Amino acid sequence: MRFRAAAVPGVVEVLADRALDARGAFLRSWCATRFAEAGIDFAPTQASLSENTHRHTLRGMHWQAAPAAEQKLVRCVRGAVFDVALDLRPGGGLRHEAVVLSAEAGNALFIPQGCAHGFLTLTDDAVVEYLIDAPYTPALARGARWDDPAFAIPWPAAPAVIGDRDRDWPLHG
Ligand SMILES: Cc1cn([C@H]2C[C@H](O)[C@@H](COP(=O)(O)OP(=O)(O)O[C@H]3O[C@@H](C)C(=O)[C@@H](O)[C@H]3O)O2)c(=O)[nH]c1=O
Repeated sequence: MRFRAAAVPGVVEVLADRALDARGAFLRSWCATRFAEAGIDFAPTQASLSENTHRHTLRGMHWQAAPAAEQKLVRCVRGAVFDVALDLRPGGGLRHEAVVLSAEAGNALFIPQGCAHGFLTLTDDAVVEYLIDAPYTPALARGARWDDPAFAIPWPAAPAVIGDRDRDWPLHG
């Protein structure tokens, strides 16, 4: 397990070290000790799976407001996704970090509080796993438009599948 600090403060790509043998591979997907050593204060309390049937399905951009603001570790366990953390913190400049997460690479993205998160699937049947440190609180769910020009996120394709809520979030500001 290795860590790559992104340009957006607090956003970290977690890189896998796979142990390969004749049976397949083994990799550590989460480690309290290694995260603490890397200076990441994260104690997940929930794990969730997001199953996506079609390539170019878009979910995002989402966050939860205080007091249910969350941190999450996002991993693609089947297929691949274009994953985005967007800095909505004061002074954050609406900068983003975009990373292709794939089951093949075994990488993951850590999203701190104050950042919105979203992804576009790059394959059919992509499955995304989250580790999250705050309870799901629908009343505090917030969102922003994936294609807001103020964010200038370089999505690799337009969404073929998107929920009504995500299509209709207001533009920022
Ligand atoms: C997020 C979530 C949803 N649900 C339920 C509510 C609803 O019936 C169904 C689908 O919920 P949503 O439409 O909110 O799912 P989705 O749009 O996939 O929401 C997720 O999007 C990505 C981008 C994130 O970053 C996640 O934190 C989360 O916000 O699942 C839970 O029970 N627990 C949860 O933690």
